[in-house]
Amino acid sequence: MSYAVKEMFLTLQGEGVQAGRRAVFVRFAGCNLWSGREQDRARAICRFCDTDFVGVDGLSGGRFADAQGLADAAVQMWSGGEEARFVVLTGGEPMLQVDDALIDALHAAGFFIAIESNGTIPVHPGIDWVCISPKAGSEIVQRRGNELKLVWPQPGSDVTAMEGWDFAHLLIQPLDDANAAANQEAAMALVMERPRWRLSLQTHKLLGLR
Ligand SMILES: C[S@@+](CC[C@H](N)C(=O)[O-])C[C@H]1O[C@@H](n2cnc3c(N)ncnc32)[C@H](O)[C@@H]1O
Ligand SMILES: Nc1nc2[nH]cc(C(=O)O)c2c(=O)[nH]1
Ligand code: SF4
Ligand SMILES: [Mg+2]
Repeated sequence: MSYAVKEMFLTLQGEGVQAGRRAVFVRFAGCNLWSGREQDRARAICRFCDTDFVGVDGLSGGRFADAQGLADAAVQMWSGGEEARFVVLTGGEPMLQVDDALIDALHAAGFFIAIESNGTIPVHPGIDWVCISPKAGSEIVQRRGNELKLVWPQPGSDVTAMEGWDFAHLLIQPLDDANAAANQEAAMALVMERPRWRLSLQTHKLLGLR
């Protein structure tokens, strides 16, 4: 299979339990919950997306003809030794494109593979770290993984039901929009009420990283 990649970059993982780790991000083009066009945002299932995932025109983006080519590009982007190689597959919705060949090629290159997914498509079983971020109004089929990262506030989310899903870590991430300060307060209040949850900040934004 070929892969449409919006952009690829080396940074620190900004969010979740793996925050602070040196990471290659592979941002796949396209999502099943929003077209990515501003004129469609108001009627999309997911309306708060902070990311441009349309096309393959970002820095180090492109169409990769095969898994080996994409894994080679990730190794080049890592630009370090063979130790602790860490890749984050995101998007857009990465599970629209991730397949056996890509997981095998990235593992052969020595990567620990993390994914950021909206949970509407079962994630590939070979992935080493699964982060699911549910969106109200979508059906979540992937109810197990390493971390559940709920953007907050999200009217229509059943937090109690999510506590029954099979995740090692439950995270609340303040919605980054025009009401960011109030959203942070709401997220902190939820953690104070439900101590199984903890706060995830988008630290890359605080630090001025990508
Ligand atoms: C851009 S999404 C791509 C991966 C996948 N489609 C998903 O939604 O999980 C990456 C992460 O950013 C989060 N996110 C997107 N927009 C956000 C916003 N405005 N504020 C806070 N987090 C946001 C998503 O919930 C997800 O955890
Ligand atoms: N530094 C950094 N960390 C991130 N963690 C999840 C991100 C994403 O957009 O999936 C992201 C991102 O875009 N940048
Ligand atoms: S599901 Fe993820 S990539 Fe798709 S629109 Fe929502 S936040 Fe953005
Ligand atoms: Mg992001």
